[in-house]
Amino acid sequence: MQRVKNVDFDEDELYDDDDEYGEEAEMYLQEDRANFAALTPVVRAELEEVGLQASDKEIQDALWNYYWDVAKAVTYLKNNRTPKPPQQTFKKQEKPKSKFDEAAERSAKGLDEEVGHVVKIIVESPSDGSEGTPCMLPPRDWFRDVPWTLPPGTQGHLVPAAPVYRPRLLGGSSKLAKAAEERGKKAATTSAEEFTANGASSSLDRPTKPKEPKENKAPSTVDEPKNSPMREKRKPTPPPSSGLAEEMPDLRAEPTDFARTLSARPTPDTLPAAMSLLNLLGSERSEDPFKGPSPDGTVTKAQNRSKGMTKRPLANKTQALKLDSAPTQAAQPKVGSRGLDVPRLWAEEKAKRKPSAAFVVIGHVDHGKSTLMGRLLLDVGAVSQRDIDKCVFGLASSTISQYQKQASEMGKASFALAWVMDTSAEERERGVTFDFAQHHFSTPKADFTILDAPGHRDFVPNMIGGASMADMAVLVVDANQLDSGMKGQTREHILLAKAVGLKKVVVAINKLDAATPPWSQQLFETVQTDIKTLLATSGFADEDIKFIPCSGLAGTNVVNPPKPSSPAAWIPKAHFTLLQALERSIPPPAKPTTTTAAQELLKQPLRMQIIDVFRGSITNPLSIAGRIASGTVQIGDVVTIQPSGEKAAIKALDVSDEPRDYAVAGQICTLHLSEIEAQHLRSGDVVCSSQHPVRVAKSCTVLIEVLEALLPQPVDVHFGRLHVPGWISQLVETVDGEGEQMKRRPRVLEAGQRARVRVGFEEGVPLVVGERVVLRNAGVTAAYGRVE
Ligand SMILES: Nc1nc2c(ncn2[C@@H]2O[C@H](COP(=O)(O)OP(=O)(O)OP(=O)(O)O)[C@@H](O)[C@H]2O)c(=O)[nH]1
Repeated sequence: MQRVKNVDFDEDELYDDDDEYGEEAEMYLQEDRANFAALTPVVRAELEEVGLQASDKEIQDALWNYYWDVAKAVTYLKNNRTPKPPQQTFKKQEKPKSKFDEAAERSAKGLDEEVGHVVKIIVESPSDGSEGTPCMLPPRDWFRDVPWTLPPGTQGHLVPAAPVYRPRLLGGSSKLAKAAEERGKKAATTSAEEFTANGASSSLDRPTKPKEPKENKAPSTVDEPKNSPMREKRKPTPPPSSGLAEEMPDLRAEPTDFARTLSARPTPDTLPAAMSLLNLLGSERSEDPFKGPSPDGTVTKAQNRSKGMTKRPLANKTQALKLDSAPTQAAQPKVGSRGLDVPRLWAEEKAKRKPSAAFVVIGHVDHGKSTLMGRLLLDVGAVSQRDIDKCVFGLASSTISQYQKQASEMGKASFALAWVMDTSAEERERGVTFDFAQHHFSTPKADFTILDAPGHRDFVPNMIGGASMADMAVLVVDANQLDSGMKGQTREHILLAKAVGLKKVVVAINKLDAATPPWSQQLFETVQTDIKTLLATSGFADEDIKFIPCSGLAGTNVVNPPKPSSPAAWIPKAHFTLLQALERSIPPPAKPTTTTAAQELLKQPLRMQIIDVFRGSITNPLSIAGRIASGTVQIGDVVTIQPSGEKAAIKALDVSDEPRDYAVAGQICTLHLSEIEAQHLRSGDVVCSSQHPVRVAKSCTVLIEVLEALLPQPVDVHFGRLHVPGWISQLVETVDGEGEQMKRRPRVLEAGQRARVRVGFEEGVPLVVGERVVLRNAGVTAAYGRVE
């Protein structure tokens, strides 16, 4: 098959043999096969209309690579078959011959007639096209009449350069390859827009606008005056003579105070005395040369003021250097604090509250996590069927032909439930979750927050961010694809769930509707045994695990148990529905008389890692979301953001999308901020109490469980949502189960060992003792532990 585009090759082929997409290529899903069966005749019919033929394989390749998009597949195949017009060759523009060229030509043709050391050359090129007058010249005069400014006919000119070739992703067979390409384009557009928006480009454009770009300009046709004066050659700089230095005035500036302080040379009497170190650090010396802003500083400050921004890291470092710098002025909240006694209120309202929990949905890519959560939200009534239909038909509304419309519906309809969770256009287009999504729902028994994590290995950092906010995990396993999951993210996600401290797991053995035979109890039991072993080796206790057979797409045993007449009738006899399992996994509420660890947490200083920074609404243009790790927060509080040290005021706050007056440890909340600029807030920063701000450190000691052999080496360090490059600077010791030293300064750490290591970071990181840490290396989780 002759290909216009190499659809067989893309960057995924650079992955290992056991790469999930490699395997997928071998085993199409039942749904894929159904799509092939339905769409192949459609594509063939379109091709036959224009008298073209293609084999089933070619059509299916095209459909696969264009995600069932009939129109794109047809266009691809048409292009592939239509003979290409002969490539346009640009006729090289005839360059007017120079006198040298003409002479060389004639010499080559043997026209030149050597007479002793005199050669006949053409010195004039008359405009009438007639041959110039031959004349005899001695060789030393050959170039006599060639002026510095060459006549127009012989001038060189710049021609537009050929566009720079940028390697692009080939084909379109990989979801990620396409996504990466899209992201690249989007980033380019955004940065271009930002560049224009902040005025940088406009200010650069202004002086150049009226001018035509020189490179694109054709050589001037207007003849320059023939006898244009020869440009005078610049005289060479005369060599320095020994006596000249004394005659010349000394143009050098006097050394600054700073330079003189550092210099060992004695200070001339005429100059002010050198500064002492105290002066440099800002004493009361009146003629302090560093007093007041520098000219550059004044300009930058004015520019930033006009844009309403200040540069955070610089401001911070400068403040740290200034010994006499005043403490950062506290943000003055427009909404005053009501001074609520939050721990007391929380305890009083306990009786009115339902139990609540946040669960992270984990598992290998495409095992049906988002679809299952979409189904759960639909069946508990948190979203309507109308909303879900809107997702599908909204997509198909702009389709051109009837075939296209059908294809879009067929190709995307199965993703409609997943779209409840995958809200970004890119995720919907690719059918892959990139970042974790949050949704709240309530049942008569409990309040839940779903954190739907991405399954693909490239998005593991986002999965860690989601898992670190959860109370428990829902592991989704495609019963028909157990092996791919075991090799891939089913295994890694289980380890990470353990690493971030989750104890309870509900395992949803999914897609049993697509099993052979459908709802095979035997298949369910085989998968259950394998997953149980994996969870046990990762340290999960048997009593903390619940197994649920289900189908998210069919909606069987998610909220509603199967009907007694269905092939899944064996389920209700031995298993809960997914919803029942979730409700039973929430820890029971403590007795009002006992002081729980959760209540103790409320009395500690506020700590909340920022998971997301966004524009909440017109009235709340700057909002952050996260889970409160300790302490409480209420409207009107002034909090500190670390590592920037900036202060912000809490203007309003929401818990489970409901406006509240306060929020406490354990709750996932949205804080609407004022008195702070967006650039001082990043995902991974920590919101903390202004009285007890969290420490910012460049290294820490971590007690780790080793999963992969480790040396002192670079590692990616994950603290929940924060992900920073770092390195293991020292293997301090290996320890036993009690944390007691076994071996001091080991040379290498092996999988299965516990050890204490020093970890360093390039930038200061807000650290809390006891915080969970994950160390990854080359995309693999190498260790996890806690900050000591
Ligand atoms: N037959 C069948 N197909 C399902 C079921 N659940 C999901 N699918 C299909 O599996 C594909 C992947 O579903 P998603 O929900 O996007 O999978 P995911 O695990 O969320 O994928 P990522 O978020 O990208 O990791 C879609 O085509 C779904 O329609 C199910 O219960 N039965």
